Amino acid sequence: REAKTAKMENICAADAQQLPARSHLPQNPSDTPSSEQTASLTPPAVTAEPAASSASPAASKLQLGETHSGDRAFSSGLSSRKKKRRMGTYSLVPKKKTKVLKQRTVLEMFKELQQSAKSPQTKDINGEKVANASEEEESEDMESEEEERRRAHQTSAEQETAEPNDKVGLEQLKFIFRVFLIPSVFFFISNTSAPVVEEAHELPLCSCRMETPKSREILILADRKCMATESVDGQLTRCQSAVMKHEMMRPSNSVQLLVLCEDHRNGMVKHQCCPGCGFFCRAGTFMECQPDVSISHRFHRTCASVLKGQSFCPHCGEEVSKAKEVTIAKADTTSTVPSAAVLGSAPLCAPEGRADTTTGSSISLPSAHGLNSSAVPGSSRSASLQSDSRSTASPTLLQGAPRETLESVLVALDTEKPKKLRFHPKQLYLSAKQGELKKVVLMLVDGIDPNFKMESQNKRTPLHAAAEGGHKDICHMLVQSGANLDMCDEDQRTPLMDACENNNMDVVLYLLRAGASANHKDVEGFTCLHLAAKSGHYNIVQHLLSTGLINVNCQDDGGWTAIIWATEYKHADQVKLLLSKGADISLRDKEENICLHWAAFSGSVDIAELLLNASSDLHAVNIHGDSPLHIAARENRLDCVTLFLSRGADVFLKNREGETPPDCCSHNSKAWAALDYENRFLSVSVCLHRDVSLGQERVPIPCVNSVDNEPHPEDYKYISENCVTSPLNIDRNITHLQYCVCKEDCSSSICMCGQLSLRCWYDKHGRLLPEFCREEPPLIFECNHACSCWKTCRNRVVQKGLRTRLQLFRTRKKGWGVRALQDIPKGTFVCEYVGEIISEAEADMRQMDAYLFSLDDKPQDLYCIDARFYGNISRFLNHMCEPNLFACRVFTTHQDLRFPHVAFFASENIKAGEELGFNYGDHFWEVKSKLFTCECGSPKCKFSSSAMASLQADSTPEDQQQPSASPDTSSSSSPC
Ligand SMILES: C[S@@+](CC[C@H](N)C(=O)[O-])C[C@H]1O[C@@H](n2cnc3c(N)ncnc32)[C@H](O)[C@@H]1O
Repeated sequence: REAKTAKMENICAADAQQLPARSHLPQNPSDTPSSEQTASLTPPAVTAEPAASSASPAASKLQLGETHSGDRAFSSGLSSRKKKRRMGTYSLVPKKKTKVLKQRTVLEMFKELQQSAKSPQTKDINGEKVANASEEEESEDMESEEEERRRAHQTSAEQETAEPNDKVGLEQLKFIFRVFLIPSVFFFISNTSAPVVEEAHELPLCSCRMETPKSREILILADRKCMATESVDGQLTRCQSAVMKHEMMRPSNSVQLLVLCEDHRNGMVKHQCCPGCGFFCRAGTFMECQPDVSISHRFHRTCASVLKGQSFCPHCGEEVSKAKEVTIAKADTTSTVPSAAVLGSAPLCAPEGRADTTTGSSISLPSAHGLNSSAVPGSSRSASLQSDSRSTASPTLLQGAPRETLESVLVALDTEKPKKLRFHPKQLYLSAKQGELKKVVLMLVDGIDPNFKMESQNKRTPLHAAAEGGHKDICHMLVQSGANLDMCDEDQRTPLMDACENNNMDVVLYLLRAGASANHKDVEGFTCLHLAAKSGHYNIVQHLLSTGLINVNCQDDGGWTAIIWATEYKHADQVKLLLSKGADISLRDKEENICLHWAAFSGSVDIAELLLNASSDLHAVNIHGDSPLHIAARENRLDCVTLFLSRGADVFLKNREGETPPDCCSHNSKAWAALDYENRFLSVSVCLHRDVSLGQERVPIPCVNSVDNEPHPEDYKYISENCVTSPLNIDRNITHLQYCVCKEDCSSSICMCGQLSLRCWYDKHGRLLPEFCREEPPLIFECNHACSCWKTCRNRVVQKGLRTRLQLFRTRKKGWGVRALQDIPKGTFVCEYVGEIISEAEADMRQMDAYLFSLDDKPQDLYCIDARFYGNISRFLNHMCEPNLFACRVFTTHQDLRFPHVAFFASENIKAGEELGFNYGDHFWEVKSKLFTCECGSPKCKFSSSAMASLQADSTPEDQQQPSASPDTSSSSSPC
């Protein structure tokens, strides 16, 4: 196989150092199992021909047809361009369609090569013919070969008619991928189950001419020293010279990747490293296969590739019998190949601006690659050879049939390419951007530098363009042609970053698997993760994090993490994802903002809540002394202001300018209005506790005291749901529940499920309907777990718990009290009277009765709620003769009528700052008025000292022995 590009090989080897990036692929036919196909697309091979022409009959023949003035300049620096242009000399090769068509397809040749490796005619190492494979096997092979040809024929024919445009069809793509494949990217078409590729694995896989992108890890491991090992008759020596170029190489895919010094890189491309063991053969005794006068392949005898009992050169697959044993006394990096053969070497590829003879649009790629629909199935190798005038003319090409077939493919490729249109390297960038695969391939074949930088486009490369455009196939072509995966543009952005920013998942997956750096930072310190998080590309973020390569808390130059970017751009899902992946929300940016500051800035209340629930510090301040509340106030983010206030944010915190949050906003703004409420009710208060519920409620309940020195109450345990201290045997049998069969939302006031129905007393805001009787409130049955409706149904209010912002405050004459920190519309559920459910008998035994609430309106009530030892905020609600709350009995998860929830609803519109209270009932005052009088302050107070005095004055002596009955007979709101 190698000899097919014999001249090219030498040229390539010599030029590889100047053009290392291009040594990836198409240049080296031995790079892949399908190397002859690869080479068929490779400019160097084409270029090699005119280079050799000066010394060969074939060359003189070529010169006859072309009179390029640059023919003399072979050895000058310009020679490359001149000689490259001479690719046109192939126009001398008969161009008749029939001629070309008679040549075998690349696929056929590849199959032939496979066949030749397996052939029963193949000689063993001693030159003896080995035993024939079974006839059956042979016939199968032939059949499959025929089948392959037929398929290729059909496919190509179909595509020629079906796809005249630049879009390359699936089959063509598969073909291209197979052709360009190298083992390292084998995954790329693993699902194509291409039989050709599978077979190719059996052949040697020399990769001496390939580079793999640099790996920081390996470089560090190697201490930036050459990893080459010289083997001299079994004695190993490590080189350890300094490494100049960090891209890795290896002689085959069976040995580890190495960073090498320049000397060993030279040796590697000259096939001086044994693909079997990975050691260099530059001294001592080793085998040398010389498929062409200009090439030598070194390997150890024991490292020869063995296939079906035969041994082959692990570089090119040539039979070992043709190799000779060489002994070199001391390390010698020079090839044993006669130096004359190197003369006339043509450069590997064309530099920028090189002439291009393709149009890309007028020809079909498969044809160019020999997959022409008219290819004659079964055309023999010899026939093909004979059809190739240059092959017969050039003795160097006659050494093995596969070599000639490769030449013929080159002819086919070149012959079918129109010569008139020429591409500038910029076109590669543009075509990569447009997704013009065919053009890209042809330009790469013609040697346009895949790393060409577009000056006008921020020095971006074609790979940037393809990655940005989401053209994975083009990325693959470019990478295989030597495009540097991590090439940076002027902003230090890599192609992977462009793919991430543009949500091109396929390309991201491809580039990462090909080895692109995931942690690279651009000029602003952005990483791929930052870009994807900022742009809201959830899947990309998810994938990047799943690789384990990414630091989720990586900060850019502004100190911003991915979660800060996601927060600022309001990508709540990503924030959740990043939180779940360990994002640190306490990290500070360069101005010492934390993530919550950014949530406030953008007004992302959902994200702010997520962050607060993840224990974000509400009182963190940045270098300006601003808290998140300052920011939310300044940006007039009412939702965030409200949220922060409900979580106990400090309204009086001053920043470095001496501004409190209300000072930061306009006095017309909603944020200011919200903050002003706080101001009014907190300005002279001392905040004793941020949340007396200790986080048990959905909203915190701060405690303030502006009256005396009493600390916040601690003589009870805050609970958010009723508790028991002795068994009560509440009936929780689900089959005893009334339920509704609404499928979604009990949106009608009367649930019309048609079966057992639950009367819904709530409007769409969750407030009691106007017709709800406040004087004699009915029992409320909320939807429950036996219902068919959703949790979001309207008939579920009390069971959702406290949602109103309340404050525990010190009153002047009633001890502690509760007030609203927000406006509360009439009918709103405010809070539930929560405490310990005890029996009447138990209640009678308890000394303290100030916190007892009867659960029944009958005189012989059986159970009470005592909030003395266990209770919630309701235990601090004081009596009001003109109450703004009233109590209802509500059933939620059970319907045992003995144990209702006691829920307080607003009996009127309540303004923020107003104290909340309910009517304790006459019975309470009948007992307690002997001890103290009502301090509710209402002009209609019935139990104040003055009211009591006048009552006593008006009453008879008998009456005075018994406190008067209250006109308020509300039974539902009567503490024991
Ligand atoms: C359920 S507690 C209310 C919270 C109580 N203020 C505290 O500091 O714990 C009931 C007690 O509060 C006081 N109280 C409630 N309402 C009152 C009123 N209108 N006038 C005077 N005292 C009242 C009485 O001491 C009563 O026994």
